[in-house]
Amino acid sequence: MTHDAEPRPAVARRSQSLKGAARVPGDKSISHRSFMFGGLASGETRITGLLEGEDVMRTGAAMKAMGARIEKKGDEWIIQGVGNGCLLEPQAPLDFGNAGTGSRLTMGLVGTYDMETTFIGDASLSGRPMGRVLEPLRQMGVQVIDAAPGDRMPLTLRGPKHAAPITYRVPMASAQVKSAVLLAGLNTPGVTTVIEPVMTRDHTEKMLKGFGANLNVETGEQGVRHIFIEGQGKLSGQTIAVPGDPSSAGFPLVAALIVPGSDITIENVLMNPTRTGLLLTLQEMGGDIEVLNPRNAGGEDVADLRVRASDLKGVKVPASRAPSMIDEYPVLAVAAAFAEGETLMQGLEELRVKESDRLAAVARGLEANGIDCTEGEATLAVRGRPGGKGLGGGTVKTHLDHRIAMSFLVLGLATEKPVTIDDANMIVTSFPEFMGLMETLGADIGQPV
Ligand SMILES: O=C(O)C1=C[C@@H](OP(=O)(O)O)[C@@H](O)[C@H](O)C1
Ligand SMILES: C=C(OP(=O)(O)O)C(=O)O
Repeated sequence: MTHDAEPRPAVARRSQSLKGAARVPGDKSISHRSFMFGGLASGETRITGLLEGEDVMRTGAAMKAMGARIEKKGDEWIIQGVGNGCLLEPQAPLDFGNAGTGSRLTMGLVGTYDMETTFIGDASLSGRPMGRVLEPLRQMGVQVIDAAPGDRMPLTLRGPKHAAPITYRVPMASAQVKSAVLLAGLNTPGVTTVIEPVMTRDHTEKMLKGFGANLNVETGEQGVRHIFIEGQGKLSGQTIAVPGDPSSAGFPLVAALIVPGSDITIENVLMNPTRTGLLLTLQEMGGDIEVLNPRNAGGEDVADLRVRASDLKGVKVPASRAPSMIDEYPVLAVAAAFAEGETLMQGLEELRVKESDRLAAVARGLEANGIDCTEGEATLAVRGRPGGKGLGGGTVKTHLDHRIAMSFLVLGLATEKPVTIDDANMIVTSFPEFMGLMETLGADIGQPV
């Protein structure tokens, strides 16, 4: 998709009960890292189950521009990596489209190389703060030779002849910042240390170890993690099966809870404990979600989720849970709109710097559809109306944000009146199969008339 594609509105209408089984696409975080680490490691990496969303494809294109060979054969992606320390200077700016993860992790990956790399993206990505990654990179000797005001993209990095290892305490709960520093450490002599006061998704640590990096984690008092990575070691190609994305699973999951009579199964969902906050919260709200066939696949826990329509009640979601469900708050707010009583979500400051200001975008979208809510600085309170009577009828501004788009389409499946979103284009960044999958389950989503 080009950055200036015409907006494509969509509408969701109250649906019959959702039924059937479905598989959501591969996890986005693991897919980005599979392309990155496979492109960097020596030898061949083979990937199945990769998310072929636009964000991930941009990461693949960036790795190709820096020397990796990437092709698809049948269901498998096959990568010939360059070898750690051997990325080539890209001949043109790297365009990351809408992807925070792709751009921030790649800044870490290439920042310490003695070469120039320019990062560009769409209007949403160009508005997001990059200083959180540039700050530790500067400490390692990386020069930011050009950037838009406020350390934003477009920006150009120039690495030093020899990067300096650092010890860096991540100041906000961010797996992207943690990962960027660890990846910069890969091309730096000595040991780079990341201190993570609040644990975030650990895919970088687990996968780098799998690729052969010398990486160790010590967990101290109150769960503070010290992650040590020794630079300039060898990484070797791996075989990876990417499990289903729990963030994408959140959409059919909430839809089945709120559409009366529904009974669906979502298969092969990643159950890494750093990603299961939504599941836990929905279960606390009274959601009938059965975890079936729990198993281990390629080093990650996965399971099938059977979900039946449920009477939900409001709960208080503690701030400490935010890292394990950070991308799921928009769809949780939709579930809360049908719950008895108030749902209070706390610790939401990071939602302000996602593809949109998600806290504001969710609050405005709920209000436009008659749902009573209060937006605080870092909190959202939603007072639900079980049955959805009188709700809906609004048009939601999506602000180039895929999760806002999908969440509000889910809302419209159970409100009395239809819900329209101003643009469905961005859904392809993380869940290209969304419309088809929801339709297969029985959801009524289409073009506005
Ligand atoms: O590391 C990752 O793969 C991600 C980390 C999170 O971002 P932050 O690090 O900004 O919290 C999350 O919102 C994003 O969708 C994916
Ligand atoms: C925040 C998200 O992604 P990113 O930061 O990679 O753009 C998301 O997918 O919800």
